[in-house]
Amino acid sequence: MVLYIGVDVGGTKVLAGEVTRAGTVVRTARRSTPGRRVSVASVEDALTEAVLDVAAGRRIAGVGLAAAGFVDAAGERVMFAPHLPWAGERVRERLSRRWGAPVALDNDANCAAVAETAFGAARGSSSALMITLGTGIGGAIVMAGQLVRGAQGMAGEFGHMQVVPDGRNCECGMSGCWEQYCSGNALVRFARAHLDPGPSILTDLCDARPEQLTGPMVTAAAEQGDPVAGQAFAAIGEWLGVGLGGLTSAFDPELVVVGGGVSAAGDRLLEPARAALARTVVGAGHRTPPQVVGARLGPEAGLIGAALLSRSARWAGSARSARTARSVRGVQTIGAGDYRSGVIKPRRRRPDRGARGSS
Ligand SMILES: Nc1ncnc2c1ncn2[C@@H]1O[C@H](COP(=O)(O)OP(=O)(O)OP(=O)(O)O)[C@@H](O)[C@H]1O
Repeated sequence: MVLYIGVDVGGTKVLAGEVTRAGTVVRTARRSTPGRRVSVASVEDALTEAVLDVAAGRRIAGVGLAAAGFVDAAGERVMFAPHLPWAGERVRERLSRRWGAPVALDNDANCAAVAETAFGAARGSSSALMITLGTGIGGAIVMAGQLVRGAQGMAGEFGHMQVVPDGRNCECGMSGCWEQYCSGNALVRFARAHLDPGPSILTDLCDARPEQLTGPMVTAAAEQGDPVAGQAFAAIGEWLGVGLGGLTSAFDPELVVVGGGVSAAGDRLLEPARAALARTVVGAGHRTPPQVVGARLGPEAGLIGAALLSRSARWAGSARSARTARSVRGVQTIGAGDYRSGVIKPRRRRPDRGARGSS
C-alpha cells in the first residue's frame, strides 16, 4: 500500500499517523514536543522519529505537516509559532530533503477543518468555523465551501484576539489573548489554582502535586463528579462561548466544530459554550445561533487533514499543484468522488485554481 503520513505538530505533542485514502488512521506514533525554547533541530528530530516510527522501513510517498503556527501563503515556511521555535523557517523544503519524500505544509487548524469537511462533522456544511482547543487555540474559516486564508495565509488565528486588556501574558508576546483564558493550558491553570488542599478526586489523581496535574486528569475528575474539575470546565466553556459569540457576529457560520485535546470533554465543555454564545452574539434572540459540535475525527483531525493535503499535493507532483490543492474544495472533490471510487488523478478544474487565487 502506498504510504502517506500526516503529522500534527502541536505545542504539547507531535502525533504522526499513516492515513488511508478513505481518511482512516492505520497506525500512529507520538512524541512530546520538546518545547518552545529549545532548538529547531530538537523539534525536527522529534518529528523525524515519529515519521520513521510510522513508516517502519517502508518507502514514504508523501508527508503532510499540520503545524501549530502561522504558515505562509505558499505553504513553504512557518513564519511564527507561539508554542514552537520555528520563525520564518523553510520547514517544507528542509524536511522533504531530510526524509527523501515530498512534504506539504499547512496550519494545523486548517488541516483539521479540511479533514472535518471531507470526512467529519462539517461534511455538507458550506460555512463553518474550526476551533482547536489544545495547548492554545487554533482556528480556521470555511466560507462558501473554501478555506479563507487571508492576504498572507494567516487568517483564523482567533486564539490571539485580545479579550482582556492588559490581561495575562501570552506566549505570542502580547497579553490578554483569548487562549490565555480558554485552552488546555488555561484549563490546567484553573484546576491547579483551585485544587482542594484536602482529599478530592482531582487531588488523588495528581497525588496532591498540582504541578503533575494534566488536562486529561481534569476531564476524568469531572466525569467522577469532582467539583473543582466541574468548575474548570464551566469557566473554560464560558470563555469559549463568549469568544464564539464574537466570531459568530463576525462570520455568521452555520456550524462551529471544536477539536483539539480539550474537546475530549464533549458536552461538559460545549454546553456552557453554547449557552454563552447564544447570550453574547449580536442580535441574540433575533437569530439562530450556529450549531456547536465536537470534532468527529477527534484529536486525529489535524493529521488526517495533513495526510489528505500530501495526497493532493502528489497529484501532479509540482509545487504549483501542491499549492492549488491547499483548498477545502479540492479535498472535498476527492473525498466525495474520486476517493470513494478509489481513483486519484489530477483535477485541473477551475475551482482549485480559484481557491488559491483568492488568497
Ligand atoms: N482529554 C483531555 N481533557 C482535557 N484536556 C486535555 C485532554 N487532552 C489534552 N488536553 C490538554 O490540551 C493541551 C494539549 O492539547 P493537544 O493534545 O491538542 O496538543 P497539541 O496538538 O500539542 O496542542 P496545540 O495544537 O494547541 O499546540 C494540554 O494542555 C492538555 O492538558
